[in-house]
Amino acid sequence: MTRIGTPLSPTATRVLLCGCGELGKEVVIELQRLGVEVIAVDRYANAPAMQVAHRSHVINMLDGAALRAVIEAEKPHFIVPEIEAIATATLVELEAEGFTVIPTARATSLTMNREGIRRLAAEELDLPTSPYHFADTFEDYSRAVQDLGFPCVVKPVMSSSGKGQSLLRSADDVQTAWDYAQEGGRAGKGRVIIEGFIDFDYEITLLTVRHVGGTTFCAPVGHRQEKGDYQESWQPQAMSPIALAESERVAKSVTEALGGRGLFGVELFIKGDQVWFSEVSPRPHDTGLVTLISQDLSQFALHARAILGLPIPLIRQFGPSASAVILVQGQSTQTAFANLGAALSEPDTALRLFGKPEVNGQRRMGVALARDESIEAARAKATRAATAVIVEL
Ligand SMILES: Nc1ncnc2c1ncn2[C@@H]1O[C@H](COP(=O)(O)OP(=O)(O)OP(=O)(O)O)[C@@H](O)[C@H]1O
Ligand SMILES: NCC(=O)N[C@@H]1O[C@H](COP(=O)([O-])[O-])[C@@H](O)[C@H]1O
Ligand SMILES: [Mg+2]
Repeated sequence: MTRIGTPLSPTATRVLLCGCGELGKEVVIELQRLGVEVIAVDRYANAPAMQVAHRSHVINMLDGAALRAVIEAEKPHFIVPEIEAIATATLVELEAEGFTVIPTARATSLTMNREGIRRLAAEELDLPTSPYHFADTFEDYSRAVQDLGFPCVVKPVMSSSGKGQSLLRSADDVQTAWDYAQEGGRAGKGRVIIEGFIDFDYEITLLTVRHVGGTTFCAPVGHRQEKGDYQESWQPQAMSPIALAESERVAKSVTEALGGRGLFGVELFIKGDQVWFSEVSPRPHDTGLVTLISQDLSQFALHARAILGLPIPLIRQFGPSASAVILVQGQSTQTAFANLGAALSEPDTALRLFGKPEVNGQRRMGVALARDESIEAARAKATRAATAVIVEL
């Protein structure tokens, strides 16, 4: 039986979020709606989720001692990782000492490194994936590329949002791709994965929630990526019944193996009725931002309910919906967003401006959302809204 106390009192139900970007911000808002006390932690001040939490701490989350100190001081009932780059070995220790990590410390540690989750999915669970090799040296990497042939994809084992990722089309790309992977990994130089290229018809994120009543799938989210980073997403993605059933089988298998409670974003490639597992986030997914307009319970609301042990009897999907990202390029600590009247002039549109305190290069700073009669119309409307926004640096 779940009870929630009074925030900032001895009865409070405390959640500590590790990572405070746009995804965490929406999770915090959902937790706040349920009267949860929220502590936000990230590597920089005024991160989006910090702006809506009860209090916050700025630490290097890859520093196990710093992470442990904050968690021991705050004594949260639930530790909720929001990004991959966390000292997951410390989370494993803290879990053994009695803390609850969402979904599980093992899930965060397996998914922090592409090798952990890939070997689990392909070698233990026997799920279909692209062919792959891991390499630590240029020589091993070159051999792997030769074995897989062109095109193939190389990624640092520890990276996200496409950082350090390249598509190799010919021998001309081998050196540049290696150099970029060595720069782009979040933990600096190191191991890479080389994957055979999957010539998919489309790709989806199957948002899968493990909650007290079992496992529930959202309608599939289709998306379009550029250089490994999401540009737009939509729901529902049309799929053959066989491909959908196979996607749910794969998602069930991998989320069951990771265990715990919470929302997962299972990334899948689809060609005809064939499905390949790509990777999984044991937390809300960027492409799942579309659920802010497409479902009564967004992926963030679902995560909050699952964490707290609340029931999820039904997820109502509202019909064709889409999201389009607002990317900002340049340098500023006072970005402003103008022409919002035009951006929101059409019915069934919405905006999220994340309130990120700084841009230095390219950064996702907001997202436009839309619903319409068809996926094509919803995508076009979301893109119109996103491009209407004028960014002032
Ligand atoms: N083996 C592959 N074959 C074909 N396309 C691929 C392959 N691997 C990755 N991609 C493309 O690159 C995108 C990003 O890859 P991946 O999800 O592994 O990167 P990421 O850095 O983890 O991104 P994110 O953090 O946004 O999930 C995929 O969604 C897909 O469009
Ligand atoms: N694909 C993972 C993803 O989208 N993660 C989201 O982006 C934030 C980091 O943004 P930043 O790089 O702008 O700080 C993370 O905190 C999370 O919300
Ligand atoms: Mg991905």
